[in-house]
Amino acid sequence: MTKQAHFPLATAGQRIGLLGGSFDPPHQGHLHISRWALKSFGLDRVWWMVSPGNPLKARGPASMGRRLEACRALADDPRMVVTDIESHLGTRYTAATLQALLPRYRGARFVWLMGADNLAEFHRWKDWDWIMEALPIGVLGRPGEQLAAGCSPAARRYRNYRLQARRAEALPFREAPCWSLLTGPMVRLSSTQIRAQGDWPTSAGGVPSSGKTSPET
Ligand SMILES: Nc1ncnc2c1ncn2[C@@H]1O[C@H](COP(=O)(O)OP(=O)(O)OP(=O)(O)O)[C@@H](O)[C@H]1O
Ligand SMILES: O=C(O)c1ccc[n+]([C@@H]2O[C@H](COP(=O)([O-])O)[C@@H](O)[C@H]2O)c1
Repeated sequence: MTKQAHFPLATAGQRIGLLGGSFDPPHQGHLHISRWALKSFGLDRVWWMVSPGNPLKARGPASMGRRLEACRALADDPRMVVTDIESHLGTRYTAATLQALLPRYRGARFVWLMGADNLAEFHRWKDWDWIMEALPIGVLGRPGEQLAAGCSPAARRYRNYRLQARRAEALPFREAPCWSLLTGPMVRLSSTQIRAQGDWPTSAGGVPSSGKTSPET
């Protein structure tokens, strides 16, 4: 297998949402926001970009192999593509990932995707304002996080570049900076919760849980 094979294919003009995440483990919340983003932002693909390790999280995640396997088992839609692209790029900070990734896929229209909790903390990311200006950002609602996200330093600094949710489908075509925060049915589930339930064993050979739950409004 050539090194290139680690990088998903993209056709010219394809609208691709990049969902970076620890996925430790992946769960129904990830599936829910991926479907939501595909529909609301009119995306062709959502790439689940499994992180080697969130630079802001002290705790190291489960092995990449285990997380990739669990993501592939859960992501049941062919439009969702699971990738360990950051391991192959040798990047961990999102800005560095994008600096390496965007020039490789000049014809594609990328949108960075994240839950509302991440927008609330976005100003703590390395070179976050560069990211804001590099590509459009689609933010998916998360229970209890909407207010913090809407009032966050990033939201306030870029308030003039906010795209109203009813125009969300235009996001992939907009020049950055441009961001949109969606509200709607949400899933109250996190990897932390699943780990606390002991459903994500750290010993080899364990069976990951998909953490099934239903959307709430
Ligand atoms: N239930 C959810 N609703 C909305 N966004 C979510 C949800 N779960 C995860 N996300 C988003 O998906 C991305 C990856 O999240 P991550 O893999 O860290 O899951 P998590 O449940 O937040 O994990 P942890 O509890 O370990 O912090 C982040 O942008 C996060 O905001
Ligand atoms: O670049 C940063 O400084 C940075 C800080 C925190 C999180 N991130 C990225 O945000 C994504 C979501 O992380 P997580 O752990 O909340 O799933 C994942 O791709 C991380 O690498 C990136």
